[in-house]
Amino acid sequence: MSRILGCLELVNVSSLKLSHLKEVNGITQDDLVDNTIPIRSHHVLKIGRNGIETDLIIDHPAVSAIHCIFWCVLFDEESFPMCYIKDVSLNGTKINNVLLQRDTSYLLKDNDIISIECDSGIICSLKFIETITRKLNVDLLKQLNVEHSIDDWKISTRVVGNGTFGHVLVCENEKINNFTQKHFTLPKNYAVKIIKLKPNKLNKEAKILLQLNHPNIIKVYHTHMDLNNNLFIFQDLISGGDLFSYLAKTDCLTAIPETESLLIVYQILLALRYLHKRGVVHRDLKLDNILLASPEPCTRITLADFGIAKHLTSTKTRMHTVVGTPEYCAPEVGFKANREMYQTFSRAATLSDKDVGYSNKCDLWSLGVITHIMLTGISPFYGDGTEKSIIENAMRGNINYNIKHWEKISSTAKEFVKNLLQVDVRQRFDSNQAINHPWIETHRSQLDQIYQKKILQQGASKRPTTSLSKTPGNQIKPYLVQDTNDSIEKTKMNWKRKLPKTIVVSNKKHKLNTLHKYTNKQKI
Ligand SMILES: Nc1ncnc2c1ncn2[C@@H]1O[C@H](COP(=O)(O)OP(=O)(O)OP(=O)(O)O)[C@@H](O)[C@H]1O
Repeated sequence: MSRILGCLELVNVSSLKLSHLKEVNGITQDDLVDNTIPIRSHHVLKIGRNGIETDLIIDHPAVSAIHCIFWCVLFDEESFPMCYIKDVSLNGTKINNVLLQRDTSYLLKDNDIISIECDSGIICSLKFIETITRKLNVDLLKQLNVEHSIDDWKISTRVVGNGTFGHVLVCENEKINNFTQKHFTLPKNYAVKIIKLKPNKLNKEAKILLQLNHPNIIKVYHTHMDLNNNLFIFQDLISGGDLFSYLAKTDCLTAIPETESLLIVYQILLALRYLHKRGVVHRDLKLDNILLASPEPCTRITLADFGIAKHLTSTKTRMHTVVGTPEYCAPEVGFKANREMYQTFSRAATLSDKDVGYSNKCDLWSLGVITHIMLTGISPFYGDGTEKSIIENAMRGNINYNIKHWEKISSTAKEFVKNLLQVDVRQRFDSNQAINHPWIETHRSQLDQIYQKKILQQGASKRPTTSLSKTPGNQIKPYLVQDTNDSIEKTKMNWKRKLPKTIVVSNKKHKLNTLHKYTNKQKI
């Protein structure tokens, strides 16, 4: 059952414009009577002109088919509900009178005002309201004995997520915000992972992450160790939640379409190929450590949590430490371990036979498990859920591809999974072989196109220009993000609209005077 995690309150909407708001997809008339629109867990709320795809229709020509979207991520009950907005429109959306960068997620704060405007004024304006207010986690910062401010970073009390080793909190960096004023008109939020290290313990996670630079790997900006052995890893805030939450829309995991799975697998493989080439093995690949830019298909994914990653000094180096999460863990990682230790399998049992060990192919096994879950909704070796049964099932490696969950899946996808879930490591694909498998290879050009044009552009895309805006002497220019400090002022001045080409305004029997104004201006 979805929960209401945030609310949008309609403000400053004249009765005439209010009549343009229609109820669909779970938004009841009561919500509108109250002037509030709920943002629910596991649901992307869409606002726009398109009556089929949007939850809230604003029937106005200056509004894009889908204008902006909202969603909320809640990691667990101790975490803060993180509500985001993303503008995907031609004409833009403003937050507190500042234009949002297109295709970039913005973390909403209580009382933020979201507005969609046109030349003649506000079309619709909404106030964001936090419905779940957590007791500020000042206690957490006190418990950790952590400062609120480290170098240029300001750590907030909003907890994004909690792991076995660390807490992840929202933070800001004024210096980066000023420096990147060219590209961001609103302050950008970051995340900081705070890990309490044992005295004299090396900060391996930070050391590995600082060397990496890949679009599908979490970007780390700065690390810091304080006098209390707290390690701070300042990184990008990834706004779409993790893949586990994305698949767990109900009480159980649900499969996603094969094409969507393929795009996610492709991105993970690009990251793995990059890591393995540099001698880095992740060793804890699982749904929880794969983060999404937004909870939608065709989004950028990011590998996170390098807490037990290993940097190998040579390609022949093998690892001997039993680490990882049983459900995703390759059989060779633990089978030589002392049985007793293996029962309490988790992070730090050491293999007895130093000559055997395992290689970076353990990541490919984990990817096999992840792919299996995405395609079927089933975790392949789960059994009765006990560690014993998971380990025994993985050791046998038996997967029944004849069950109904595989019926609609292509044979190449099945082959791909089979090649990753090979108990015999020598038979298992490495990252290069996996990326060259026909499941990926036959779609490679489309995947690359989507990757280049859509995935990598997220957060960097400009509003598209139309032929109209290119006409010499035409006064209507596309909006461009301003590059000076007085961007807010200039933003106001450059607030220009373009009608989407598909709309034929003259055929619509709009009564609004403002619309006639558009029709005159926009002869498309
Ligand atoms: N940069 C980030 N942006 C957004 N959310 C994040 C980020 N880093 C971590 N999270 C969230 O916080 C959770 C915990 O973080 P992380 O996995 O790094 O901690 P951990 O202690 O290493 O966890 P684990 O128990 O899996 O080892 C993640 O599952 C994810 O949902």
